[in-house]
Amino acid sequence: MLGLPDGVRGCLFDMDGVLTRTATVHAAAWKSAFDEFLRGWADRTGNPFVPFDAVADYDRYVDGKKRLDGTRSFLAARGIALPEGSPDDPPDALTVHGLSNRKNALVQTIMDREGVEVFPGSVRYVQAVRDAGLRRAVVSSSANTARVLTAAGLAEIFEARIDGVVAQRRHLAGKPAPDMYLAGAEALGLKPSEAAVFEDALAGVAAGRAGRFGFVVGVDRAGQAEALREHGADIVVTDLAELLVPR
Ligand SMILES: O=P(O)(O)OC[C@H]1O[C@@H](O)[C@H](O)[C@@H](O)[C@@H]1O
Repeated sequence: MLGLPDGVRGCLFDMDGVLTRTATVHAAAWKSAFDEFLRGWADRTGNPFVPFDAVADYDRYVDGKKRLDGTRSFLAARGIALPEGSPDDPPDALTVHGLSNRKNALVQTIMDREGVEVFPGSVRYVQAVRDAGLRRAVVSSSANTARVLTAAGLAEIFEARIDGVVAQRRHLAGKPAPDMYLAGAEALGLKPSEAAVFEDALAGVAAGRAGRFGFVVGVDRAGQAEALREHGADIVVTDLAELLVPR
């Protein structure tokens, strides 16, 4: 009834774009932060201003990755090298940390203003997973995970949380490395082969494949089903509730 192979005893859910409609909030904040930076950079270097594409650049370079990794990966794609700076850099500092802090301030402003929406099909699915007696963890790169889960009313249903804050504390490599998902399985007392991964990001399904998990469900919120399969999804759905329908 859960659409999972026999032998799967627990589920590891990404959050942004899988449980909550917050991937678009992140994409908008990244666009705003990067575009302001790129405009200034174009003025400074005399090169044309090429804006951040909130779909193509987001999916390819920042979706699913830890905040600093997203900043580094997009800047590298544009051939821009900024100093790392330090975590308390102000949002206007021309450093990797400064730009990342700018993006985080924007995300938090949007979430405070608009609240957090869930995907109802995902909530139903997680409840069905709980009712079937399977273990449940959230594995998200976001350092805002606790706040988002609480705002969404989902904090209680998960038994473990591996997020951007935990990853930093425990020095876990970010997605597409499998380390955060492996930590999620371990927190639930499961072997990777006993856990299913649910992901909307290319970096996330790649982490599921790299960790040899029992099943990788790609959640296609952006018309990228083929790319999700290529990067590691065993199956692609557009809504988790599709898995509840007997096949
Ligand atoms: O900036 P945060 O809240 O720590 O989130 C980091 C990343 O978390 C991931 O879950 C999102 O897919 C990314 O878009 C986001 O940038």
